[in-house]
Amino acid sequence: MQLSAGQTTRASAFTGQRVGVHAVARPGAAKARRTMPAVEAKRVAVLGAAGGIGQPLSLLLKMNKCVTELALFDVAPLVKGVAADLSHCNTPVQVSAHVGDAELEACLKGCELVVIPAGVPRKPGMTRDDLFNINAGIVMNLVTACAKYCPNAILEIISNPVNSTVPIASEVLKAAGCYDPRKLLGVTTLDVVRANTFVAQAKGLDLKEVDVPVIGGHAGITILPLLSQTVPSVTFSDAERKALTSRIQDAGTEVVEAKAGAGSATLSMAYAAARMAESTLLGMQGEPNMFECAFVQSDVVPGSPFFASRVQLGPEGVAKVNGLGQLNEFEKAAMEAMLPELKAQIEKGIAFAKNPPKKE
Ligand SMILES: NC(=O)c1ccc[n+]([C@@H]2O[C@H](COP(=O)([O-])OP(=O)(O)OC[C@H]3O[C@@H](n4cnc5c(N)ncnc54)[C@H](O)[C@@H]3O)[C@@H](O)[C@H]2O)c1
Ligand SMILES: O=C(O)C[C@H](O)C(=O)O
Repeated sequence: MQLSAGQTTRASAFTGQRVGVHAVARPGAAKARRTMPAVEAKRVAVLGAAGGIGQPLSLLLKMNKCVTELALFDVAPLVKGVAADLSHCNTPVQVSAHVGDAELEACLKGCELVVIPAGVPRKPGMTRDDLFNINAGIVMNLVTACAKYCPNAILEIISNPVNSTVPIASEVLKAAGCYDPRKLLGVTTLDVVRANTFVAQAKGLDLKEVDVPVIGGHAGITILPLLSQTVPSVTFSDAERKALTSRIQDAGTEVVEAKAGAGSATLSMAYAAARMAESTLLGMQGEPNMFECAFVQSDVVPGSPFFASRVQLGPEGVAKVNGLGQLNEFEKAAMEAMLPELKAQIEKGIAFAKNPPKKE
């Protein structure tokens, strides 16, 4: 693969997929990776662990060498069975199960990373925003518990609508006095995973070598793949660019329709979240070249307090939010078109958190 100046790369420990590109050139990087720092104790929680994403994600985390303890939480008692099942895998990660709000403290105490896929998924005909009424309250409740029991943990939010649930989480953490923008990330890795797959297929490239940054948010036109910045460098006709962009934006709906009422993407999402968690954990361990796209507090785009772009992951979470680089005319127009929608979804989340509906 051709890397331009200033780029390096590393392969995921369990998938072989290239992660963490566009890093600063680092002579001897490959050697440094083979002598990575010894694994530190890392307790990771999955909230919503009995669900379609939660189960395969928990399996992938049980296989992750950066994890020492895996705390599984759900409102569904099935989580006990999931933990019992996983505990038979002969990897060293210690698994525990926690059911219902009364066990949130036991789950979250000591956690350094909390991944949240709790909530309802879409059915055909729904938008992600249609999930707001149920999932906003679920995320608010869980993040309130994180603020109380693991205020220094990094939180990675999968629950939709991500464009609103991440702002909700930020307001909850602010109200609790423990908001650190470096430690709150909306997981948009699936958009990158899809973009990489579709571009590799369309262009006959090696899947492991392709990296397409995806910016904006995680819903419809707010998902914007920067095809012009694809690594390795490739050219697209106008028709190819339009078709690929639409397919990446609508890929979630493609899965929702194929599952015909039985849920949305779970396996590819678990894969994407496991990649995000691995990059985060390696960044926490001091691995310097960990880069992922994520929906984070950002001043990259004026007027949008949260925005997905490539971030560098470090010991405290987000070490640096990268700029967008050079956009072509198609991408500039798509950016302009998405912004009103993205800002409205962010504001909706903030308004909900500032004035939540009264509990009956
Ligand atoms: N960010 C992304 O790219 C992305 C991708 C796919 C799905 N999603 C979203 O992830 C969420 C979960 O999807 P899924 O397919 O796993 O759904 P699912 O229904 O299969 O699983 C959700 C789990 O959450 C649990 N749950 C519900 N309320 C809870 C609470 N208060 N505390 C803890 N657990 C709770 C349920 O019991 C269930 O086990 C959905 O909102 C979906 O839209 C996001
Ligand atoms: O499409 C959905 O509702 C789930 C998720 O956001 C996805 O992109 O697959």
